[in-house]
Amino acid sequence: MPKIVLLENIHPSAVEVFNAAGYHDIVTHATALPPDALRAAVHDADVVGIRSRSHLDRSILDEAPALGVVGCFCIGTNQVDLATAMEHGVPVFNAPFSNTRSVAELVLAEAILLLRRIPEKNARVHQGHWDKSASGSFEARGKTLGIIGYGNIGSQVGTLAEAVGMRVIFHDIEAKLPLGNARPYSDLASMLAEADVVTLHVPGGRATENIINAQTLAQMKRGAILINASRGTVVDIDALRAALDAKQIAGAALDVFPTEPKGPDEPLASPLIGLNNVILTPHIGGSTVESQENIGREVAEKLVRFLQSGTTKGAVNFPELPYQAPAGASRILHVHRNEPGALATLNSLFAERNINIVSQQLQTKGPIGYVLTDTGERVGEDVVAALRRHPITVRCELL
Ligand SMILES: NC(=O)c1ccc[n+]([C@@H]2O[C@H](COP(=O)([O-])OP(=O)(O)OC[C@H]3O[C@@H](n4cnc5c(N)ncnc54)[C@H](O)[C@@H]3O)[C@@H](O)[C@H]2O)c1
Ligand SMILES: O=C(O)[C@H](O)COP(=O)(O)O
Repeated sequence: MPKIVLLENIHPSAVEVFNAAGYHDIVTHATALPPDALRAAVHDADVVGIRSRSHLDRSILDEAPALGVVGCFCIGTNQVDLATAMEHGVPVFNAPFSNTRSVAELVLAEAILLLRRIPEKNARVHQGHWDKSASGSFEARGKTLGIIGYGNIGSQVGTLAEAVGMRVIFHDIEAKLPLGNARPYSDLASMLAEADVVTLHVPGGRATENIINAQTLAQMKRGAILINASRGTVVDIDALRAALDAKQIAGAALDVFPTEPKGPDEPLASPLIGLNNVILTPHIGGSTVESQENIGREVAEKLVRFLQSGTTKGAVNFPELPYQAPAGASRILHVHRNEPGALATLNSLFAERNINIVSQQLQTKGPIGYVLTDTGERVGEDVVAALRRHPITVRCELL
């Protein structure tokens, strides 16, 4: 029975899915763990479930010999060293769209609140003022929303924004089907120059670091609004503070930060603290009851499917093999180095032991190949042990 370790308060729907599939050796943690405690928690786990705050880097993955699969119970997977996980034969799954709608609704709400200067007005009323001025307050209708990253969330934000009468333009590094009346801009600067509200929906990582910086902030319309609910690394916060001080940017909403507090009692350190035209939220774009319950179920189902059948459909770092019902007496999962002759080597190992193959699927990706083999006869652990010893083998499991 695999040992399953779930961190970061993953919704109980995940445990329900595991239990229903017969898996009961489950350890849950209500929070993310500091690096040493995380290392210890992951060390003897077969399955690990995390959200965005647990960093599974090389040093942790290298010390987790039993680890067979990782589930990110969120969209982002940049917190996992995906290349190292692949080298170790560990597929990583996520929930690519279970919290998409939650983020999109929050972003549209923030766009409207900032266009109306609600954060400032709210603060003023709390401070004893009753300022009914309409100055600087605008309807969303007829304003232009500029979306950077028109993937699942970006396109959903665009659809919602059109429903309240906004004009939608977007910039993406890939060609995307525009939904509704949205218009693509291949040139980011041209898009920034036209948008009243700019919202970011790109992945994290080096390629998107500081997309919003002093130069791109200067390319935005004077008095525009900036929203970031993607990853903290995509906005240069010092440059944003300077643009807010200079009134180049009229307001901002940030849900993610370059460095986020490690726990609920640690305050956010940011030059944006205290500005009443800036909405700061604690990375809760995807935190709704609906999305967390859906994510718990969706990712746990993917992990159970992998444990029971070896299918890697939807894995973000691994050769993808679709589900196929077992066709023989045993199923062997074999991850090997992607070298010429690897499949022939594997099959000759079966032939030497007089094991008949009734079905086989192979897929490769970068440095590894992944084969699911269904055999006519029941295969013993001795065969798996022999396969594990072979130099082409990265990982081998018997189902
Ligand atoms: N705040 C939250 O709680 C929360 C919740 C969910 C997702 N997210 C984050 O939102 C982001 C987007 O999620 P998604 O599901 O829409 O992802 P997605 O993969 O569907 O879309 C990302 C889009 O960004 C585009 N892109 C990549 N690099 C780009 C660049 N340099 N310039 C322009 N476009 C670029 C891609 O082509 C793709 O279309 C991710 O970083 C995810 O981690 C945050
Ligand atoms: O990648 C995501 O889905 C978001 O960043 C949400 O992450 P969380 O589940 O850790 O809040």
